[in-house]
Amino acid sequence: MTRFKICGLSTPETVDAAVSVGAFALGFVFFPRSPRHLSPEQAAGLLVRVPEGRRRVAVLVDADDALIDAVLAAGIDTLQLHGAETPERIAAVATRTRRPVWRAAGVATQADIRAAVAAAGPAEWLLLDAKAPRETASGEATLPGGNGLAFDWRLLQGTNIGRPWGLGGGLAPGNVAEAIAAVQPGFVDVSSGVESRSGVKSVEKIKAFAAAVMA
Ligand SMILES: O=C(O)c1ccccc1N[C@@H]1O[C@H](COP(=O)(O)O)[C@@H](O)[C@H]1O
Repeated sequence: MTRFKICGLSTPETVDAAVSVGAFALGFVFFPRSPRHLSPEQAAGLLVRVPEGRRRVAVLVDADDALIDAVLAAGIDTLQLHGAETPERIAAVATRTRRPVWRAAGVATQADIRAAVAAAGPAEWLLLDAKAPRETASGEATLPGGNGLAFDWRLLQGTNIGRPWGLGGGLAPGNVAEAIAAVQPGFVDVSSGVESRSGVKSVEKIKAFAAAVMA
């Protein structure tokens, strides 16, 4: 079965739901502009609910060492770098923390995929997400991820990534089975697609997503 990560969790009920449906990884966002943003202190109260054997993933955007140390102290065990981190920065974070680091990269073209593979450094997983639009219709800057947007998965067909990779961006209970069948990622990652509104996770949608992955 394809592994799945539920990302942007912020309540005990939805953490428990992600655990009980079998998510291999649970994601917590530490990025103030996100509607899913948590402080390390808030996250600590949720992370104690995650049993051994599941990944506790921090989603970070160009985080400094102080924030990285704070999330690790809160109970995070895996660092998902979702900003403009260079391969050198990815390597430095991995070396300094001795924790698994995942590299998330935005994709709109095949050139983006090649660039993402080349720049992933020592990342344990490369997470391919949709490239974020530059700004919303009202002129606000968008988030680097968590926008509920998919890229054209056909860009991946016939492409040898050559390293462990996962698929994110715009996945939901209604399309995740199609995505898995189309490109066979090592894992799938969802945030907006299991929400009832922006930043609010739905237990029912988490269950539906897991059922669709397992089907
Ligand atoms: O979820 C966020 O708010 C977020 C903020 C900043 C960087 C990344 C973020 N989320 C990541 O984006 C993917 C895709 O999200 P979606 O399913 O399209 O909404 C998500 O899985 C997170 O890893």
